[in-house]
Amino acid sequence: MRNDMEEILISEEEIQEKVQELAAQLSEEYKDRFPLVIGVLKGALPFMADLVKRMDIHVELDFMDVSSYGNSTVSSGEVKIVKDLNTSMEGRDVLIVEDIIDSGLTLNYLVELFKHRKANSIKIVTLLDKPTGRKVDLKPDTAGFIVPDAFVVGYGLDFAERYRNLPFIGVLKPEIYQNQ
Ligand SMILES: O=P(O)(O)OC[C@H]1O[C@H](OP(=O)(O)OP(=O)(O)O)[C@H](O)[C@@H]1O
Ligand code: HPA
Ligand SMILES: [Mg+2]
Repeated sequence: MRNDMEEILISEEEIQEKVQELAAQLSEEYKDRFPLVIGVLKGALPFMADLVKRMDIHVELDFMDVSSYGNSTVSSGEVKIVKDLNTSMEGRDVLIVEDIIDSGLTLNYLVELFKHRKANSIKIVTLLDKPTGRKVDLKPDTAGFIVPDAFVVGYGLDFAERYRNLPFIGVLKPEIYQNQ
C-alpha cells in the first residue's frame, strides 16, 4: 500500500500526538456531562477508537453510517443514511466525530437532522479539515489538521474502500485513480 503513495502528509506519530491533545481538550470541555459521542461510519472508525480511549470521562458511543462518495473522489451531493442511531438524542450533548470535512455536505445534513431531533448541544470534532473543498458554510468546533486540496487516504479515509487501514494520511499517486 505504501508504494501507492505520492506523499505522506501526516505520519502515524503526528496523528497519535494530535489525538492525545484533542482528547485532553474534549475531556475538559465535557467533564460531568456524559456526552453522546457519534461516529460517522465508516471513515471515522480509527480516529474515534483512538480518541475515546484517551478521553478520561464517561461517554456514550453510537454510530451513524452515511455515505455520499461511493467509489468516486467527488461527492455525489446526496447523503444516504445506511444505518441510523440506536438511541434517542433528545436533551443530550452530542459530539460528532468525523475523519474529514471536505464539501461539508455530510455534516451539514447531520447537524440539521440532529437539531430536528432536539439535541441539547451539537459539536463537531474532525481529524482533518479541507476548507478548499467547501460547498456549504460549515466549520468544525475542533479540528486536528488542515489538509490541502488533494484526495487523501489512510487512517479511515478510503479510495474505493481501500487504504482505510493505513496508520498515516497520504496522497495517492495519480495513476491509481486513472486505473479505476
Ligand atoms: O464533507 P464531505 O464532502 O461530505 O466529505 C466528508 C465525508 O465523506 C467521507 O465519507 P463517505 O461518504 O466517503 O463514506 P465513508 O466514510 O464510508 O468512506 C468522509 O468519511 C466524511 O464522512
Ligand atoms: O480527501 C478525501 N479522501 C477520502 N475520502 C474523502 N471524503 C471526502 N474527502 C475525502
Ligand atoms: Mg469514503
